[in-house]
Amino acid sequence: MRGPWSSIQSKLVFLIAGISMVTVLVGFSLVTERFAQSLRDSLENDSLSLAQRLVVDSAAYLSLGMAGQARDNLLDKVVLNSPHSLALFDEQGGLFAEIERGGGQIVVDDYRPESAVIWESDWLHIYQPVEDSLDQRIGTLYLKISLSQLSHRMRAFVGVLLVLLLVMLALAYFLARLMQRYISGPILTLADISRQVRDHQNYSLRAPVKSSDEIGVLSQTFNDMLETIEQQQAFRDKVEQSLRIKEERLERAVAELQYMANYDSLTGLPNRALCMDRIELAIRHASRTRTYAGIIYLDLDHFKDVNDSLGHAVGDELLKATAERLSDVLREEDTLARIGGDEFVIITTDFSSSDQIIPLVSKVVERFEQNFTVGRYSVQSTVSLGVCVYPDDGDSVDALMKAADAAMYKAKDVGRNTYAFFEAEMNRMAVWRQQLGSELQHAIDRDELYLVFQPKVALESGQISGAEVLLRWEHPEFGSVSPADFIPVAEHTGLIYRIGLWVLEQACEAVSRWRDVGLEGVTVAVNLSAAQFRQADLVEHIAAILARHNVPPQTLELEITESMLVRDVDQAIRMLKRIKLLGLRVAIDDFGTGFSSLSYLRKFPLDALKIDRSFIMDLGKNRDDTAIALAIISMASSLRLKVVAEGVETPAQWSFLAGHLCDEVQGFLISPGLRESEFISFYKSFSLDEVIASRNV
Ligand SMILES: Nc1nc2c(ncn2[C@@H]2O[C@H](COP(=O)(O)O[C@H]3[C@@H](O)[C@H](n4cnc5c(=O)[nH]c(N)nc54)O[C@@H]3COP(=O)(O)O)[C@@H](O)[C@H]2O)c(=O)[nH]1
Repeated sequence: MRGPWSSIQSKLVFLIAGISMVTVLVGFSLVTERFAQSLRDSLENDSLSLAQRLVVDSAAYLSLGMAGQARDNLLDKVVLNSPHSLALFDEQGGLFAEIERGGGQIVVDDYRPESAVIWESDWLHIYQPVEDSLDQRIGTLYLKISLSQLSHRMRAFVGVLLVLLLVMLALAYFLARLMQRYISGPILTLADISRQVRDHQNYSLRAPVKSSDEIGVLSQTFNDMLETIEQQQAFRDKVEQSLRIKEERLERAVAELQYMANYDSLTGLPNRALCMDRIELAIRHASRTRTYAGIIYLDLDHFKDVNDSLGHAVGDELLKATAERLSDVLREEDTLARIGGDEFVIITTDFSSSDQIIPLVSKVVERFEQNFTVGRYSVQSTVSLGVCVYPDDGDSVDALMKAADAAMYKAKDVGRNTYAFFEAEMNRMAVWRQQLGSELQHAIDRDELYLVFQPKVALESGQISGAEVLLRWEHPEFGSVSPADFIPVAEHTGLIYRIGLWVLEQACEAVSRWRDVGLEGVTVAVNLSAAQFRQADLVEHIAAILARHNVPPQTLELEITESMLVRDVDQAIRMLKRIKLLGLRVAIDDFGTGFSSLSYLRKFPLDALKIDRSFIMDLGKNRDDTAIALAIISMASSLRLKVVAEGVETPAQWSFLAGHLCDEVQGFLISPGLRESEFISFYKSFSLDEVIASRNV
């Protein structure tokens, strides 16, 4: 609350005016007092000297008793500029003569014998004894003077003084205002600016500096302070701004991380982690409501082929379209998650019996029978579904996921594009794969792996031209484990890199030993898995192995599949060029089962095509297989590639291939894979005619 005294301006005005008024009042009182005193003194002095003069003159009248003459000649002639009355008392105090001129009435009681000057509020009384020539008191002169004249003059004087006082006060006020403007003006400006700074936090304001006095110094200091605050504020703003940006970035990163931790970036569906949470919730819900929950594990059939042949971009689009198609089929309360490459999980709840899930899974299978349109491609992509039910098939997330996974494998086994419900037996296969994975880790160190060599025979010469290296695993407990079982597990666990290099090392070691026993020029073909083919330092590793065992590069052939080539054509060409630069040979294994076209094949630096066993099996019996085998031979010839038929088991197949200019054959007709020592003996004693003849028997 601002009162009249709250501003310096009013304080200054009141102070200056107040001081001026007090000073003037004191001064005026003193002057008035002084003036009154001087009037009184003057009156008293005049009256006394008059009285003294009259006393001398009146002695004769009193002595002679001439009262009338005393009044007329003496008293009546007295001149005094104040109204007065005069009297002469005789020796006994009797009134001898008197005259009244505005001085009031004189009575006998006024008599006093001695000399006296008496001041009353309205009167001045003067008594002077009258003496004769012998200094004997013969009477008393009495002067009674009215003070009205004096009062009148005093009032006039005070009136003038009051006017003067008012003028001086006005002057003082005016001066105060002037001084205030001069002194307090800059202070008020300073106060006003500081108020604006406080109210609006505007530190760019500055007070005007108009003088070098204390106020000027104060204004300058105030400005310096504002400057410092402004700089600090700017610095703080900058720091806050950068903090805000960092905070926002952090928040975004946290949100992104949270999203990434729970959602699949491609489809926007819950990922594996969130899927596990949702299954946990579904279990709790089903247990609380005594209902069934279904976990459906879904995998796209042949997705890898689509990815490999049409590229990752098409593969990604197919996955997104799959997510959309599945979402259309599901209820709002169901969960659809993508838990891996082409693997999805559906969590569905509130069933009163497990078979109520069948309509849903049938619908999903049906919906995937329609082709997808992805860009300019029409892609056929069916699904295999594994279904398990809580609480029948497991009571934990882990158990249910394993059960659904096992059921999905079953659906794949029975021909894909279908669904399978979990059966207890399925767990066995899942457990088996798990066991293989953990046992395989120690297989090399425990010396459980070894190689066999399956001979390849050149049809023209009838000689063994080389051998395909096949890996074998003899497990102390499981016995002989097929590479068809453990190679996928090795690929899945990443062990394939170590195992693959071990195979190459062993194969080259064998070739270098063969040289010593006279097997010159026999090539070895080693199977490469897709992961190995993508391994950046594969060529360096092979070069080191060849050098270590002093094996000529052209002795080593690498077998790769078509799908490895079409997955990323440019990368495949780069890798093949590096392999060829090293001097190795390259063959395409299982040729005819993939998606290669003649135009594709022309791009790759290859040496041989191996016709897949499935086309050889019914050669000469099945028209399609025969046509494909012949087409491959013809294509290989036009591309100047060597053609090898694998899985040749009968002399009829042999004769057919020999008659159609196939270059080499490989199969049980000649020999299965042989241990190294057996292979050396087989090679040394090999006679094509004898072998064919023995098979004909
Ligand atoms: N990446 C690697 N893969 C390897 C390696 N060793 C083997 N494999 C692959 O495992 C799959 C199964 O191999 P396997 O059980 O060894 O079977 C091979 C032959 O035994 C079999 N074969 C050969 N001739 C015949 C025949 O006349 N009839 C018949 N039924 N089977 C026969 O074929 C398999 C060789 O196939 P392929 O490689 O396609 O030429 C198999 O895919 C192997 O590639 C390895 O070290 N690394």
